[in-house]
Formats: sequence, structure tokens, C-alpha cells
Amino acid sequence: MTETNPAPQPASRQDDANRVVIFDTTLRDGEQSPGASMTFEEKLEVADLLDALGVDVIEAGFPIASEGDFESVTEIAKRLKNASVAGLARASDKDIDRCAEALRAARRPRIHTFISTSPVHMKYKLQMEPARVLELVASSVTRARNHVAEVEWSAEDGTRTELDFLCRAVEIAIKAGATTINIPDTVGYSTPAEYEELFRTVRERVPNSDKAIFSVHCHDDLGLAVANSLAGVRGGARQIECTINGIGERAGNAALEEVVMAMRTRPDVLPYHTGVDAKLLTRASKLVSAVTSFPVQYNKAIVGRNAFAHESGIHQDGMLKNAHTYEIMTPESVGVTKTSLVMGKHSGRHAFREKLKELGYDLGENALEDAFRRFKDLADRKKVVYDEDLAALVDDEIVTANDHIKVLALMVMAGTHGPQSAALTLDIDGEKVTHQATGNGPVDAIFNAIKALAPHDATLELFQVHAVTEGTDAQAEVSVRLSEDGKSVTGRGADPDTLVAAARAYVSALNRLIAKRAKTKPEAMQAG
Ligand SMILES: CC(=O)SCCNC(=O)CCNC(=O)[C@H](O)C(C)(C)COP(=O)(O)OP(=O)(O)OC[C@H]1O[C@@H](n2cnc3c(N)ncnc32)[C@H](O)[C@@H]1OP(=O)(O)O
Ligand SMILES: CC(C)C(=O)C(=O)O
Repeated sequence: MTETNPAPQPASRQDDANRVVIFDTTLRDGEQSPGASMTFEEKLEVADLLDALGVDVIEAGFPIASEGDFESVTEIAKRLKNASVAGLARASDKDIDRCAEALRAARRPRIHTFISTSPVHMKYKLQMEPARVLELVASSVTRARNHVAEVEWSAEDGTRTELDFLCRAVEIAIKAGATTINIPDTVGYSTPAEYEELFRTVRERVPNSDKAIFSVHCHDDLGLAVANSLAGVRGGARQIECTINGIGERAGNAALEEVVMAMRTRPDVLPYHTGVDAKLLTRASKLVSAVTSFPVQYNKAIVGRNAFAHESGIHQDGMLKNAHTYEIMTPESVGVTKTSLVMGKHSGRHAFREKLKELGYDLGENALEDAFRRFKDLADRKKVVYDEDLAALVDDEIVTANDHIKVLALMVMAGTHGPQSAALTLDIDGEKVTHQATGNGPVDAIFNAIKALAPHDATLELFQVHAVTEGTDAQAEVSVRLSEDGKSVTGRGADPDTLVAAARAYVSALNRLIAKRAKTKPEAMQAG
């Protein structure tokens, strides 16, 4: 240890014993995800947001890896206002010196140097004797401490390392001046109980272990990265290395948003805290997803689009009565504006009524029941029912409530070999009537069937189709304009089946025409 670089007080000891340092490695281990490379500008944008998020350390890159990595670590080192900036370096003089050079302008530079300690890594990858590895632990940490005050040393593949050897290596690293000791689960092999015990044992056995902060760094090969990280903290670690959205080598690293929110939500069993402003978690997730082009899975904890969405009627009913029934944290606490009650085939009446209210509809009980029946029918046929779908459906319901003519059933034969035909069943003033017609295309066949069942002289002036939402299962909204005696009316129909929507739209226009005639000639209430 040198006089020029006195060891700083680790963040957890400055504050209190249960403060956990958050070391974000999105820009280093996260970028090691195949396909996740970020441009220089994107890295700066992510670094700025991580700094605002309140992480304690940002691992900005591996300066020896490339000119680009060197430049981005250099620039991030210059601009960060709060967090320490770390650069990764092998146990090699040139790596450490290059890293120190990149970190020169940082307010709080940290060199993170590592070497493998497991038998398989030492023998096959490094091709070094264990004694040589121990020598490199001492020399690399010493060299790093000659450059900066914060030095982190990592025992790569620590969880597959023989315990006695690991303790020896940690002891040497602390003696050489390491301020943070990281024991990574490099290949995601450990289990929570094992990892917790490992930290407890190493901290108990290594002399002066209280001079360094112990750190976890977990990979998700068995889906245990977050559980292992929290277990390591229970075993005495006070730094968690993690990434936004859990991106990282292979199956990824522990997700920052998950470890932070686990500690916030369960202080009874995880009585630890961090300096992270959780309200920025969703924004950070979106930014990292955008710059890496890695989509966030819908059901991802904390930041997935379904994390605060409820579709099932029973859950929605519970949520409307009290959000604690199905939410263990508020969406606002992680920067999501609000819970969403998604309307779908599993939704019930409580949520349907609430959603309509939100959309500005106040239906009576009967109309609501009819609209609910049609909504269930729509949800059975359509993956997602959007607000626009509901509005189209209810508008249709309101408009058709007093109609003389209603579409009951439609069967269309269409294809390359015409003529196309349509078998249509209508309810005309309570009477069920069916007709099969042919036409020049399926729509023409449908309109011919309507004309046969409800004869009229109106002229078709407009036929227009548009999709209410996106996707191949989107509802089609069809508009039909009919004119008669210089008066024109427009009818609309919505349905995932464009032809059904066309039939509804034509019939809707016809109903309006009948209503118009009734107003001017009360005796002519009948169609045709
Ligand atoms: C667990 C982790 O995430 S570790 C970080 C992994 N990240 C990366 O590897 C990304 C950046 N890496 C790179 O750009 C390149 O691998 C570089 C620039 C670091 C090195 O490139 P090259 O010099 O071409 O070496 P290459 O990558 O092929 O092999 C790695 C060499 O480093 C050695 N090495 C690996 N880890 C260490 C270490 N911690 N300390 C000392 N030497 C090490 C290997 O034994 C091998 O040495 P050899 O050339 O004598 O056989
Ligand atoms: C360099 C170390 C910390 C690492 O990334 C790992 O072991 O996974």
C-alpha cells in the first residue's frame, strides 16, 4: 500500500453497516452479451443515467480491449458527477497502466483487476501454477494501488475455487491494498445457501477481512443470479455487481432493478439499503433496451411491460378494491405511471365497467351487459383488446341499441374462383331472415344479400376500411355512406373480421336511413 493513495472509507462503512454498494457493470459485463455492443455516444447516455440513478460505481469498460473502450472509459471518467468510475484490467502491467490512463480525469477512479483462481481456469486457461497466480495477485493489486486509491480485486471463477486457496488469495489481495474483494460466481454455478456460506467463511477466516468491502458478482446460468447476490449480502458482502435488465455474458448478470427492489420490498428479511433512486429504474431499463436492441421480456420482474399489468377478472376486481391484493410494490415507486388493467378474455365485469368509465362511457346495466358479452366474444378472437377496440365496440353498441335491423350471422365464400357468395342472417324487427347472394367479390355479395333481405333504393357512396389497432388480428373499422333523396348517412361497423365489419357498417347506415325517414315521414318506419 502506498502513502500517496490512502484507502478511502468504503461507502458502506461511511454510512452504516447495512448500506449496500451498487456496482453497475452494464457498460462492461453487460456489453459482453453477444450483440449488445453500444456506440460511444450511447455509452455516455447510459453512464449519465446510471449516475443520476444513484449507483455507487459504474464499470465503464475494459480499456485495454480496444481504442473504442479506452475512449469511452476516458470520457465517462471525465463527466461523471457522483459515481466512482471503474475500468477492468487483467493481472498485467500493461492492462493496469492503460486502465489508470483512461481513469486519469475521474473524481473517483477505481481499477478493477482480476485473475482466475479455480483449478480448471488456472490449469487450462491461464496455464499457470497456483503459486504464480498468487504472485500476480500481489503484484497487480500493488501496481493498481500505486495509481489509484480504490482498487477492486476479483477472484475469477471464485465459486469453483478451493476454499483454502481462495482465502490465501484474498488475504494477499487485502495485504496488497485491495479495498474491495469480489468473489464472482463467474459461471452461475453456485446456489444461495452455498454462496452465503462462502462469504461468511472467507470473511471469518481471512485476517483483516474488515479492511475491504466484499462483493458479489453473479451470472444467471441457472437463473439464480439475483437470489445468489442477495444471499451473498446476507453472508456479509456489501457490494452487488449487477446490470440493468440483467444483461451480460451468456445468460446475463444479476438484474440491478431486481436486487434493489428486493431489498426495498423485503426489509424484514433483507434489511439492507442502497442509494439508488428507484423511480428511474424503468427509464434506465428502456434506455438500455433501446441502445442494445435487446427487448425486455414482457414478464421481466420490475421493468417488464406486464410487471404491473393485470388481465384476470379476479385479480382486476381485487386491484380495484385494494392494490395490495395483487401488487407488492407500487408502479410509481419504479417510475411506471400506473397499474394497467389490461382488457382480455380473462377480464370480468368490474374491470370492464371501470375501463369504460375511464374511456368516458357511462352505460346503463343492460347496455353494459350487452357490451360485455360482445367484448368477451371479441377477446376470444383477438389477442389484445386495446382501448380503441373497446371504444369502437361500445360506439357500435350505443349506435345499434335501437336498430330495426341487426346482423346475426354471416358466412362468406371467397377466393380466386368466383362468384363469391354470402349467406347472411339478419334480425329485422325481431324476425330472423336469411338470404344467400353472390357478387363481384365478397363485399358485393354481402351488400346484395342485405338488399335482398331489406330492399331499398339508397346508393352506396363510400366504402372505407381501416384498422383500429396494429397487427393482423386488429379490429377492422368499416365506414359505409348511403344516400337517398339527397340525404346521406354514414354507418360504422367494427370487428376483427373485415367482412363482418362491412356487413355491420352497411346495416348501420341502413338503420340510420330508416331513422331519418321516420323523422320526416313517420308512417314509413319499415326498411325498403
Ligand atoms: C469473466 C470475465 O468477464 S473476464 C472479462 C472478459 N472480457 C473480455 O475478454 C472482453 C475484452 N477482451 C479483449 O478485447 C481481449 O480478450 C483482450 C484485449 C483482453 C486480450 O486479447 P488477446 O491479447 O488477443 O488475448 P486473448 O483474448 O486471445 O487471450 C487472453 C489472454 O489473456 C490471459 N488472461 C486471461 N485472463 C487473465 C488475467 N486475469 N490476468 C492475466 N492474464 C489473463 C489468457 O491466459 C490469455 O493469455 P495467452 O495469450 O498468454 O494465452
Ligand atoms: C471480471 C469478473 C468480475 C467477471 O466478470 C466474472 O467473473 O464474471
